[in-house]
Amino acid sequence: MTTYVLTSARPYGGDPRDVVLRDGVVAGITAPGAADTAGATVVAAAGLMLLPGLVDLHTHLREPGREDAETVETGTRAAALGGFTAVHAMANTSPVADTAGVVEQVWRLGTEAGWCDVAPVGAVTVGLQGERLAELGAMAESAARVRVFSDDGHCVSDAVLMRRALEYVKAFDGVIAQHAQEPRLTEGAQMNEGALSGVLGLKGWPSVAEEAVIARDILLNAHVGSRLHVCHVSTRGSVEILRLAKERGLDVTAEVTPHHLLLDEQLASTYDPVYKVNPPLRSAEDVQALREGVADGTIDAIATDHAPHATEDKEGEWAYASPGMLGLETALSVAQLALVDTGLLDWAGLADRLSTRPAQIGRLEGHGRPVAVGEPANLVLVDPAARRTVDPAALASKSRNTPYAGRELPGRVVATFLRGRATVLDGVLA
Ligand SMILES: NC(=O)N[C@@H](CC(=O)O)C(=O)O
Ligand SMILES: [Zn+2]
Ligand SMILES: [Zn+2]
Repeated sequence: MTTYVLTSARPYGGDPRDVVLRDGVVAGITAPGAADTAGATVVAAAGLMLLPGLVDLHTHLREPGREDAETVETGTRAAALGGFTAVHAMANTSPVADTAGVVEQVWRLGTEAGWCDVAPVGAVTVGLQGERLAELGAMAESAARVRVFSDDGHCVSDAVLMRRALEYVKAFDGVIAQHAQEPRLTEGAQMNEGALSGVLGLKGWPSVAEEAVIARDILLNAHVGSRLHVCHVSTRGSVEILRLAKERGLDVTAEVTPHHLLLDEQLASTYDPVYKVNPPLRSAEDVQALREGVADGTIDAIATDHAPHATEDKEGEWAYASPGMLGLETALSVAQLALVDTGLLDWAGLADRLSTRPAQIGRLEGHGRPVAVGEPANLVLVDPAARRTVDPAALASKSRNTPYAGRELPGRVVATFLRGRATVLDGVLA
């Protein structure tokens, strides 16, 4: 196996160091110029940030069932190019990942592809129908070792089922990741509810439909003493509820997507369905509150909600388009733009929200570990000074529904290492 020496890299944006990767681990960290490069492949890393490999809590890989939109192979290529060394694959596939058989299939496809680790998410309820619990225990005990369970795309809105799910996963230290959306308050909803939805004539998705479920779940979870995670929070009110819960020491974690940290509802006025997503893009005030929530740690993780859709599902009239946007290949750039370049977070903070904490929430061993000698060499090298214009046709994802087409974004993933093996080098798949 190749030994790599990353010369003059800046771990967490700190002082330059030479970092040696050998036999799958970080074998040495020395002053610049002090590492032995004999027989090693040298990666010139002056000016580059070295971070733990990114971990996504929320990726849609679409396999099985919608291989025309994405496969485990194409989605994990996109993940590696985005700097990820592990992704959680959501359960809303066809068939739904609600049995040990399906989660093992997805896990195996990930292992065979080899671009990053794939941790399948198990469905909470059979067929995402919200009626009876799926075989959570069997999925936890399977080869896929599922720890995150979610009906994502659907809300577990039945309080009794939600309570049972929270109780059930305690046995194996699992977590319920809730797609917080009160279904009765969002029937036919198309965009954020507010003055603009009235002007555009699109049915509104009110903030309270998210916030009411989060508040209920926090209370339910406190009652049963389990682990609750909230998917893609999108409103100022959600941040305030989470902040209050954390002040009270309650065991709840939350994620926000890169797009909710950068884009706002004004984009709906284009009627271009590339901006249609669930939860919807919110107000500029919500965007600011979400950024502050990440900065002060109220929001634990940035998760992509990478949601590839085939062209025929994403083009045409807004009301009929599927919600969702690509995220894996632009997440780090968007996070840099929204949080680092604005001075809200430093690179160490970004590594915490994009790697350390998501790995902890998902209980992924070997990921989100410190950049330190003896640790698994799951790493990403980023050039923060680079700029690039997003070209949908150049993405590794099988789908093209990026909201950043033609936009210039800061930062570029130069290299990604999975247990010491380069999956990306010089910005291309290795
Ligand atoms: N985010 C989306 O708009 N869509 C997701 C489902 C989801 O995350 O709720 C999808 O599966 O396409
Ligand atoms: Zn969702
Ligand atoms: Zn999702």
